[in-house]
Amino acid sequence: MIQIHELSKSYGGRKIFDRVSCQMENGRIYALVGMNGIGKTTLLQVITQPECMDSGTVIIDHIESRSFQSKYHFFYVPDSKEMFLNLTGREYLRFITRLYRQEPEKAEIMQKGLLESFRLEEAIDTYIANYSLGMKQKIYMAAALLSGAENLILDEPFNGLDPESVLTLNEILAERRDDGAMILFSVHNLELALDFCDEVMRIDGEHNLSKIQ
Ligand SMILES: Nc1ncnc2c1ncn2[C@@H]1O[C@H](COP(=O)(O)OP(=O)(O)OP(=O)(O)O)[C@@H](O)[C@H]1O
Repeated sequence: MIQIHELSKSYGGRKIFDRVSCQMENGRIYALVGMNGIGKTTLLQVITQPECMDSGTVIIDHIESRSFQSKYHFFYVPDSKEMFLNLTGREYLRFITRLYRQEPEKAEIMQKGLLESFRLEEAIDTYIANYSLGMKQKIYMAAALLSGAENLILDEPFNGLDPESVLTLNEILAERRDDGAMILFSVHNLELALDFCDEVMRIDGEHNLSKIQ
């Protein structure tokens, strides 16, 4: 669960958010939509990186986001899909499961299933630097799921995925939702958002955040 209270953010005197509040519950998938440049990425950054906000409070599973302990309660896949390029897929996933203190045997079983679903088995011992955009998306999604974090915050997770992989990711995220996770993702394709998520949150021209579905 994520609660946002009175969040404000400006860049160089230009307001992106002015005292925005909202709450995102466990067991729900939220799509974040809005025009290019309106503030979707900024909102996800501010939720996950408290130093980015000007004022306000973000509470993650009842823990203030400025507290180190809150870091274990979410997994953030940012806009940039150029992370951990010097690790192989397998090394990266091992790193994440250890960082998030997941039980190794359980993680191994889950990893096997995810690699199969995402068709990443052959690439798993290759450096992430050599992955295509879609493969990078999938390895970061696999990491998000393996982390066991209850709040998944995903910036444009469907970018670069082929139609079959979009369906696979939809199914896997829906399973995590049904297991009790909160999933928040930004998306440009409103149709995709409406089809698959439980609630659509829109940032409008006045930079207000409202639920439209
Ligand atoms: N580091 C920064 N410094 C100054 N302005 C920034 C910075 N990052 C973002 N902005 C501005 O803040 C606004 C919101 O940007 P943001 O990337 O959050 O939009 P977005 O809704 O995610 O856009 P898109 O749909 O194109 O991905 C934009 O006008 C952008 O130019």
